[in-house]
Amino acid sequence: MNAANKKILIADDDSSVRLVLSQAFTRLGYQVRATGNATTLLKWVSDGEGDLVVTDVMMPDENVFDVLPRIRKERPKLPIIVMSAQNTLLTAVNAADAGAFEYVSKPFDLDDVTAAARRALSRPADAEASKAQARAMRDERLPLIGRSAPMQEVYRTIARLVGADLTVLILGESGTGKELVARALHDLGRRRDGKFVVINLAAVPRERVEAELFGRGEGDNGRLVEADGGTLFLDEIGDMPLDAQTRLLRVIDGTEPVINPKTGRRPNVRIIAATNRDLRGLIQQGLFREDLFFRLNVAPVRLPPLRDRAEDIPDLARTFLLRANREGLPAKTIDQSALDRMKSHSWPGNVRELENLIRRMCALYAEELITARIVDRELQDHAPAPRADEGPVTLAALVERHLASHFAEQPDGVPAAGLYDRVLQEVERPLIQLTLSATRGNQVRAAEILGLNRNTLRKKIQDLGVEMSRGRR
Ligand SMILES: Nc1ncnc2c1ncn2[C@@H]1O[C@H](COP(=O)(O)OP(=O)(O)OP(=O)(O)O)[C@@H](O)[C@H]1O
Repeated sequence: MNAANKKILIADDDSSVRLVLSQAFTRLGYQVRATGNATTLLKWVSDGEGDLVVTDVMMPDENVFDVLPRIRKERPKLPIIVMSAQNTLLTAVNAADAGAFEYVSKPFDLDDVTAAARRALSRPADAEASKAQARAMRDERLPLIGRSAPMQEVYRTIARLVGADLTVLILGESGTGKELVARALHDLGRRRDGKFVVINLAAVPRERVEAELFGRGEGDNGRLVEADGGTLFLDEIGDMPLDAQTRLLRVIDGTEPVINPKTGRRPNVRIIAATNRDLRGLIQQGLFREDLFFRLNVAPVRLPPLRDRAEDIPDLARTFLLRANREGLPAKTIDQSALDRMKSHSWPGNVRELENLIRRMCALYAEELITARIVDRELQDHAPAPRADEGPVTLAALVERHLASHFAEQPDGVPAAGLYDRVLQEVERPLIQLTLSATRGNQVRAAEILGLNRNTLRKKIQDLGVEMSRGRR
């Protein structure tokens, strides 16, 4: 190949990077032009200059991910190499989805960059091929699937939060990937070498939440201390009992000192919380502390329900088919009619429901090709009685899920004696509490609504230690 008539445009706000790259490319016989800002780069591109762009992500005037689509539009065949100091999957994803030719992490090996440039310049300018390559790269590396606009927004938010180490609140319906996002934030962030500790507050019996989080003493330090140096993921934070909320707030504020006995210091923990419940509604009912909400809601990430990103269904379905096959289920393909049928489903259990559907279809049907007929039959069969693992749709499903994990949590699979009363109390307490909140503490009215005798209600309030939310609204 004759390098001499090829020109490389370099954009990086770091002058030493510009210098190193310019020298390297010049030595290889290319012509070079370098700039420190995105505006100049865009101008050169629209003037028709250059055969390849090598650019940094962060520029003083613009983020390159906002610029790439414009370059693509004006010069769809111009290859682009994106370099980024944030060596993260998400940068790669963004680069891939913005149509970048290739991605190089910083600090880079000069040979890698020049090899990438050589490949980019020698390949026939075929946008489709480069897109397919970018897609393959992304699929291989990223835990989160979906290229729809709502998911792009999620990736941008995650990319902004990865370096920040802030408290994050992840909001989204059940099965939308909240735990996956929490893990990605941890794995890509500064604490990736620390622990990622999960506590699901819907699965821990209410009376055990505080002990679980803050320890029982005598060598049992609790999850907060366990997460020292890492991330504590508080899943289903909306289910946290009020006492534990108060304590968590005091710990976050530093008014309650917590010491990691191993270091003798306060544990340094990043909190990521998630919920599928409407926290503002819970605040209004007096079931969630507003001050805790503000402490957690520093950086919210909202995950879209699957029905709002139906265009991601084919990618997700294909990935789950491959995964099912890797797990030993028969290999299958899915036809367009089946995908169309799936796109029109409302997916109350979101991605988890889709994943389970695919697994069921792989396991139950002899046909190699999955068609709309099969999808239809499966969706209908499962519509009236949603499975417990497809999200909390009915109270029975929720209780079943909770109990199953309670049993599973026991070292020998057998809970302590007195289970029946404990479980009934757990149902009674929120039932009475919510009814009292709805009647603003009016016990006469609450007894009527519940269909209980007034004295019975009063006794239950005492026995269960129901917190009166009067005055809180
Ligand atoms: N964007 C996605 N790409 C790939 N898999 C996903 C995605 N979102 C969710 N999943 C898969 O769906 C399942 C549910 O995800 P996850 O447990 O993260 O959801 P969740 O929102 O935390 O659910 P819940 O509120 O019920 O705890 C997991 O198996 C996860 O791997």
